[in-house]
Amino acid sequence: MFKVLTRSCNLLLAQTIKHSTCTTVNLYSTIAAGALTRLKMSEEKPKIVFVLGGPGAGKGTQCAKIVDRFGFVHLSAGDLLREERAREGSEVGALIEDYIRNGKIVPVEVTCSLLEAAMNKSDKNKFLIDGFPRNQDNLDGWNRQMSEKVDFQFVLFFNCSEDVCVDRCLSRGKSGSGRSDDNMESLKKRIQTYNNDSLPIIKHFEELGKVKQIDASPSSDEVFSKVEEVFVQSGF
Ligand SMILES: Nc1ncnc2c1ncn2[C@@H]1O[C@H](COP(=O)(O)OP(=O)(O)OP(=O)(O)O)[C@@H](O)[C@H]1O
Ligand SMILES: O=c1ccn([C@@H]2O[C@H](COP(=O)(O)O)[C@@H](O)[C@H]2O)c(=O)[nH]1
Repeated sequence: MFKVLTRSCNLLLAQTIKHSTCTTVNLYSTIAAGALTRLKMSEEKPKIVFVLGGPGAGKGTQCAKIVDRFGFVHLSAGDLLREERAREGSEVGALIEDYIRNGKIVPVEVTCSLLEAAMNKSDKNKFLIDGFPRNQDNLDGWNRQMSEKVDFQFVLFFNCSEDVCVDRCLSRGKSGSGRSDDNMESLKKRIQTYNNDSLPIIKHFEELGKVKQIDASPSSDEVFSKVEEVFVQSGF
């Protein structure tokens, strides 16, 4: 089943890049149908928390703790893109690498289809979507394809100074992350993209009263104690 889904997903990704919006929507509907069937079968729509913050703010670190404590499934959009980039035969691998190295944001059709396929693969009903949506294209694409199928909870926003973010990413690079974007040149671009494209999305959710902001500068255990409060107060 998963192989079939992966193959379909690959086809979708390739065609998404090549074809018109209309074709994209049709193809996307085909892949989404599997997920929709699954969602219909379950009693409740899956609960979604978006996890946002600057590069290296500690989103992945905190998500791992939330998974342990609250039983969420962690879906990192960046990890899903890196997996797709590494997958043999991927028709969008080179495109993804170019976007990642240059700190640009991959077109939403690619990211959203990977997220939906990952949700569909899981039998759990609570998802942390880490590092997405990070621009208006992401948000619009998500709203078109997914917003009706999920029960959006809130944005968990890890606020962190640029200097701390840069230090953390450079240390991660030095400790052998193997990431092609944990270097100063890519980081400058990632931070620029974050300031120009991602902060307005966080502001949008803030205006809707949907942001839970956490200071991400202290130690990861201190940060998690605040995160824990947020989730408990939100009924998890
Ligand atoms: N509170 C913290 N204090 C010190 N170091 C931290 C803290 N949280 C995370 N780190 C470290 O900083 C680095 C980046 O953390 P992490 O990968 O969780 O960030 P991220 O926000 O997911 O990054 P990216 O957006 O680049 O994927 C890691 O090496 C991690 O161990
Ligand atoms: O929704 C997304 C998420 C990520 N990207 C690209 O991946 C890198 C790395 O993301 P991390 O969250 O830091 O792992 C990011 O700079 C983007 O280039 C994306 O395009 N869309």
